[in-house]
Amino acid sequence: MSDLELLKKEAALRAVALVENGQRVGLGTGSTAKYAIEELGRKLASGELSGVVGVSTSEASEALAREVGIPTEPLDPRPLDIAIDGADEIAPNLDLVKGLGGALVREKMTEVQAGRLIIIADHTKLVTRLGEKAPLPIEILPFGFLSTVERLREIVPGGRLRMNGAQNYVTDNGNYIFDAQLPAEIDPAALERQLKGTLGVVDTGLFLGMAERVFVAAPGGVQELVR
Ligand SMILES: O=C[C@H](O)[C@H](O)[C@H](O)COP(=O)(O)O
Repeated sequence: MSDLELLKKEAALRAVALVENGQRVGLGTGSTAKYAIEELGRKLASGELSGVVGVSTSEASEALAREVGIPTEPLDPRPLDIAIDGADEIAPNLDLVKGLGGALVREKMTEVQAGRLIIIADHTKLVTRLGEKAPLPIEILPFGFLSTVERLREIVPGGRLRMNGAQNYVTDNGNYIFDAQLPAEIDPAALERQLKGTLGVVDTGLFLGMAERVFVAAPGGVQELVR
């Protein structure tokens, strides 16, 4: 395992240390969240934790949770105590871009119900403004998707439909993703309102005002950022 992977794992361990017995936990998606799911499974198997139930944010996380022995339930209206997930960009105020792994809608639906959203990521995800390094994933309905893309291009001129080889990339929800290149000057909250008001858009990878803290895997060790 590379040094950075070891640090990502350490960041995940710090996040899982916040989980308490009997809690309902949102299980994130991606290469960093994977370490958190494995650690949660390990703690349940060893008896360090008990009574924890997971709510998965993707089919991949659900499969991993089952593999490591975490009991899971589908999302329902009850609140979650905590959710642990990765991110693609983290702004200084802990606003996030998520969804490069395609799980943005289930992640947002799950994490908005969590009392605490804990993010784990390596230091390359820190940015001074959202859109600086990564595109903004926007999940759109397959029906009339070219019309939706045209509407989106009027709002964010740069970007393209995500592909999986020669086919359109398909999310766990059966939808497509438009990866938008954000201009330098954006008001994230205004953009979110505008994008979500666009016909054919399901949701965006903007997670604004949601993260409580971030454990950042950096060469000098894991740093903790708090909103
Ligand atoms: O859709 C995917 C999620 O938002 C991931 O949490 C995000 O892409 C970060 O993934 P990773 O930890 O693999 O960089």
